[in-house]
Amino acid sequence: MAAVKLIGSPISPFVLRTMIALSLKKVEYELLPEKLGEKSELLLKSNPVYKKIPVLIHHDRPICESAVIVEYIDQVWPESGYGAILPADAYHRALHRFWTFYVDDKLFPSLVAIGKAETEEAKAEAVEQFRAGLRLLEEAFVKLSEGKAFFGGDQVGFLDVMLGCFVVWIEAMEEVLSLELLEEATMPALHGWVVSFRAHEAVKEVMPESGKVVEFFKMIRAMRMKAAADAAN
Ligand SMILES: N[C@@H](CCC(=O)N[C@@H](CS)C(=O)NCC(=O)O)C(=O)O
Repeated sequence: MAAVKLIGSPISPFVLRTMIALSLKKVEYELLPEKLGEKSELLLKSNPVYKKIPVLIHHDRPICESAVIVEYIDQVWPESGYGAILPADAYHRALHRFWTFYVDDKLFPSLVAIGKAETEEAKAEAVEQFRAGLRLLEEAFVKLSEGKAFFGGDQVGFLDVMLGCFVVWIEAMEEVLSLELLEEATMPALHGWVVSFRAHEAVKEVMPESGKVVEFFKMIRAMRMKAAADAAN
């Protein structure tokens, strides 16, 4: 029996966060996949409050919420040869946590809004809101990275993991909807960050294939459109 288990699928950006952290720390684990639209008994028992993935199970004890799980992994496996994912300095830790809160509270919902927009006008508005949200992270990146490759400086840090999990989804939406969300002209630093993040060995190991995310995004869009059409009839 593996001491570490992870309930979830890498296609979920929140699950991907925890997989990147486990990969950075070289922790072996067993992935317990959840099927789309279904919730296993184990998930319901392990995360009875939110009933969401990811859930990390360590020595039969569940830990829920991706940000909490990444911090847990960082603290439980400090001697992995990688070093700390969270910054050593309390102020920088606070900034990484602040921007993580921002990503979950503002940026992610605005990304979802693009996919859900029903008219061209609503889509254009959602796209502009998302780009404005990213521009704030462009500024944050310039300050936090201090000219280095990552939010964490020389190495992938907490905020890199928390934002980086959305990169493949942003790219998939750009492809399917034929638009540029992370504009190179207005966000050159974030553009460079994406290249460094994607090239990192621990990230490459767990990042889902772009084609799979594109297909998944097309599928959920088709399901949403069918549900809307059925409701209108
Ligand atoms: N705040 C949670 C969000 C997790 C989340 O939304 N997970 C989605 C998959 S991407 C889920 O389980 N959705 C199923 C549902 O909402 O019932 C975290 O950071 O772990």
